Amino acid sequence: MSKFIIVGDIVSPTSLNELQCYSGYIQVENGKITEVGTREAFDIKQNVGLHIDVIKPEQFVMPGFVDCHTHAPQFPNLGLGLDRPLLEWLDKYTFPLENKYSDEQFAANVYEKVVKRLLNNGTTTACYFGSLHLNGTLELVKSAIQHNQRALVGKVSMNIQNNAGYYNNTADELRDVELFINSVNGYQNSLVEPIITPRFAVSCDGELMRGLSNLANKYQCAIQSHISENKKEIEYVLQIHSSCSDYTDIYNRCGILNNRCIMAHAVYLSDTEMSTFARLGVSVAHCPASNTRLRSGMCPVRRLLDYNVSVGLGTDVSGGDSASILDAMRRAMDVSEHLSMTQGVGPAIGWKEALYLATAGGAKALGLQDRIGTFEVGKSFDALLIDMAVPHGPIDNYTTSSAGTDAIVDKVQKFVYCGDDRNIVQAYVNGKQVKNIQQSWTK
Ligand SMILES: O=c1[nH]c(=O)c2nc[nH]c2[nH]1
Ligand SMILES: [Zn+2]
Repeated sequence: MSKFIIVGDIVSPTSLNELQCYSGYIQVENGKITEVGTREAFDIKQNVGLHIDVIKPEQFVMPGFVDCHTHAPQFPNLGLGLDRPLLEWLDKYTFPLENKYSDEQFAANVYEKVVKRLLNNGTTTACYFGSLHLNGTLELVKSAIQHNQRALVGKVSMNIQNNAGYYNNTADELRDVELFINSVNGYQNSLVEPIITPRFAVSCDGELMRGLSNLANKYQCAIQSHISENKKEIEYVLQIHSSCSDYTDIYNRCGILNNRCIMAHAVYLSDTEMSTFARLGVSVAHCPASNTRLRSGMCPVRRLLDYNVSVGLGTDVSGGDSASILDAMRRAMDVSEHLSMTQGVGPAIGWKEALYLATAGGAKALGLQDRIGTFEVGKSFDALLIDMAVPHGPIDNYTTSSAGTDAIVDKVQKFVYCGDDRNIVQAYVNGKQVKNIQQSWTK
């Protein structure tokens, strides 16, 4: 495999409070970062046998985006059907669409577009909900493998009846999930792994969730679900699980909550629930676009962070109306700002914090912090090359400095607030190029 060095402006959010920006180099061998250093160190080092890429002053390299929560089968509804609250929206638009993925060809066609769309948006790692269907969801696995995207893929589990007839009986469901895990592991692809995916406590009973927890333990899989997104949902699950003290208690009693569990939304968690999340190491996928579009509420991310809960960002298509983590960063900042202005939940998260949540924070939330998220020796090179001066791009250059470009930190800030997929000229996963702007990505 290739060995190369990228030289130029490097950006790496290492914690909520620290954004590294420097002129330097990253050396990559067989997909892994083998050296990182300053520009001065590069100028005096021996580089025999290495391909050297010196990037332009208007460019910088940053870690790839991590989408901690999205629904691949819902992409055909992206931008549609946002006129109902959660439970009605699921019944009217979402379950009928997801039910179509019994057709494997339909699934393959959609998932090909989904994976390409996300890579084009700079999402080098995605944590996907598939559908109820074993073979349909394996098409998503195949698409991620084919296009070299890092992914956690979940076959959705549901055993409670709904109007669309979109559910499974418990025994068949547990058998299918185990088959799914074995099939994904059978591909022996280091980038894609299965994730256990009970949809939420409205769609799964305790017996199914306990069975899924056993499978997660048996195969050492991560788990994902939804929690406390919408007030009616919370009311309903507490009614059917009347012996449980709160929503978190329902999942906890079924053995779902642990340090490889990521829960989407968490809009209405109590202080007790937040401290339980922190104590058990449960992460949250914050999905501001869908929380707004489905009128679910505003997630107090600052409070979760103050409780030391790991948080990443999710696009949550198609409750969310955008497949872009850049967009999710801005929506997260907006929601946080509104909470700060109206309810004193602050300070609002700033752009550097949003960038951390979109990269290293997301990696940590998915339990991938040893592999991706920052540029450190030993990690995989999952990265984006950002160009602030693309033709017909969204950002104009007004800089009058002798260098002709903004300071590194100003380039990054402008990209966070004003950039789009046109500025993401290249993307890499494990050292392999998965986007090159010269190619046409949308057929
Ligand atoms: O935003 C959401 N999208 C979904 O598909 C879903 N299922 C349960 N809860 C959900 N919330
Ligand atoms: Zn969701």
